[in-house]
Amino acid sequence: MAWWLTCSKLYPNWKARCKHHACSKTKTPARKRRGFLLPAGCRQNTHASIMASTPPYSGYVCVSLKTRFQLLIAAVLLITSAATWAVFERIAEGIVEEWGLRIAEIQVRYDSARLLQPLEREIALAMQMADSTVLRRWSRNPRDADLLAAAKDEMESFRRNFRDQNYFVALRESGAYYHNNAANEFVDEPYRYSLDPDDPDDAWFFLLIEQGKQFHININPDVELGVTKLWIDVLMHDDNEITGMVGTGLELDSFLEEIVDIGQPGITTLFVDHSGAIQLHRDPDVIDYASLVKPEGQKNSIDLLLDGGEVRMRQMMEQLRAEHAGPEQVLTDFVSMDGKRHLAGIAYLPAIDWFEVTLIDLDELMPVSHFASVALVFSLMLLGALLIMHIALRRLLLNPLLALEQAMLKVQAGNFEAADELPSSEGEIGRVISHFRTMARAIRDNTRHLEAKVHERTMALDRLARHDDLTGLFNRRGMNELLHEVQARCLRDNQTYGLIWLDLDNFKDINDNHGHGKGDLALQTVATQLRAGIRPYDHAARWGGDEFLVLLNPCDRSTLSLTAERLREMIADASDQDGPAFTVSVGAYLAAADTSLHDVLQAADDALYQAKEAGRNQCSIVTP
Ligand SMILES: Nc1nc2c(ncn2[C@@H]2O[C@H](COP(=O)(O)OP(=O)(O)OP(=O)(O)O)[C@@H](O)[C@H]2O)c(=O)[nH]1
Repeated sequence: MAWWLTCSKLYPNWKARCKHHACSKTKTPARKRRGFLLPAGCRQNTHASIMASTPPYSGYVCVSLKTRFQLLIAAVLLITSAATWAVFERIAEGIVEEWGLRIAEIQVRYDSARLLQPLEREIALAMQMADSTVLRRWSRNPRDADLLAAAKDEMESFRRNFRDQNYFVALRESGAYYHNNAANEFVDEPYRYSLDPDDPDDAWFFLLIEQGKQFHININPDVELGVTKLWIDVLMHDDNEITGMVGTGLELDSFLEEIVDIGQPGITTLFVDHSGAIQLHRDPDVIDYASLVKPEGQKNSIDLLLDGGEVRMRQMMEQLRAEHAGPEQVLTDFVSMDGKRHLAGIAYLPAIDWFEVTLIDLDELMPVSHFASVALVFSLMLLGALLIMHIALRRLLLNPLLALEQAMLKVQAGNFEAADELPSSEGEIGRVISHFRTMARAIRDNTRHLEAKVHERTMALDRLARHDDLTGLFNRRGMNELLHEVQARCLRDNQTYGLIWLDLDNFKDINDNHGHGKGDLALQTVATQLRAGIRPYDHAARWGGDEFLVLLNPCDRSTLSLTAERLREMIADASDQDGPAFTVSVGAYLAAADTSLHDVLQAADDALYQAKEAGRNQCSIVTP
């Protein structure tokens, strides 16, 4: 439509000029020359003739086949590139996600193992300590000096074996809290203070005893000692009665550094307890310290880290606990953190009742842009393929078509040789060119034949127009032209010319008495005698009816009178031979070149009149 509007705008009268075919119906502009398309069924020559006579076509702006191919290829390139990029992005995302799932599973298992390895050893050691006979007996009689001394040795023995070389022992009955650290500061006096049931900072101890859990791990600041550690708490029993609690503390910073803060951008590792409270995280500020004694709702839980997918995270935690899954079983799903999509992997660590959570930012770990070089190579290959296609199209189709069109225009202008100059081509285009050559030759031969015929006919018509049908002599028109030519020549050469006017005497009587046929015969006899009686370069004509003119050039008085007399005699003699006898009266005039033809004819006619008046069958010669 836009095409039609453009063409119509530029050439509003186009429809009126090209109304012999379906163009106006289809609203498709015909192509006059390069860049214009002829609608199907539109005859080229008709268009060509119409368009050749319509100069406005030269300003007609239409899109050539070549340009349209280029636009088509550009469009194909754009669409294909966009589609390729979309598909590529989807595939790349799929690869990254699939790869991310594997990474998440591996990372979760790896982090779980790294945490459990040191912890399990410490827990086992703490359990051994809680099971120590020496300590259990002492816990019953804490004031017994011998038992205390043995207990001190036992505690020191365990302290040296703990990773961070510290221990604590808290007795239930007295609340006495014993501790020595890696610096061995309190070896002689391990009693540090007494736990107070009314002090919130000591609530953990009384709560754990109340819950009766065999062991517990939590991150807890020790206000009295001024340290924050990952504490392993194990209940001490004697005769099925809880007598106290033993354990050790692991230095949090080094623990976070070794286990949690793996220094890999895009990967966040954290551990949460069974309630979802964050226990280990590279950012100490988000750790939920002393989770044990905090009521639900006040904890720094994993929900606070996420801004999408919290429910799913809880579901996975419940599922793992319900299935009593081990650390090797990993669940994964997508959640949102800091407004970005993260892949979450989670495993349950039943040994410590914690969960290991790994959050992977796939965009940071493996951006899809890493695949851009692949897309670039693909796009370049696509571009190359389209370029090759374009070059092939130009070579195989557009260039031969262009050459064919130019040859058509030349043939249309009459240069038939242009068809033979067309370069050879193969396939369909080659066959079209071959047919066009044959057609051009046929048109050329036909045109030449027609031109010869026309020339022949023109000559015949020309002869008919200037000659008398009955006698074969020039007619009045022919003689008039000769008179003008001779007069002009005589004027140029300063010569005179002679004009003889002959008229049959009483010709009417011949017709009336002997028939019209005899009359015609008499006219032909006169013509024959005139042809025979003049010089080769003189002219004779039937002026009309029974009147004849003879034009003599060059001519003088003598030639004029001799010729006039000779002709009169020849005609008179010839009339006796076949048919009725007849004579002619002759008026002759020697004309000067500058006398008008009208006056010359009038003078010759006057001379003829005199001959008639003088009794007919005579010559009257007039000279100026
Ligand atoms: N057979 C024949 N007769 C013609 C032709 N053209 C004219 N005529 C006749 O020629 C005659 C001419 O007569 P006029 O010139 O008037 O007179 P005329 O009988 O010749 O007498 P004068 O000229 O006075 O001697 C007419 O009767 C015409 O019909 C023709 O082509 N064939």
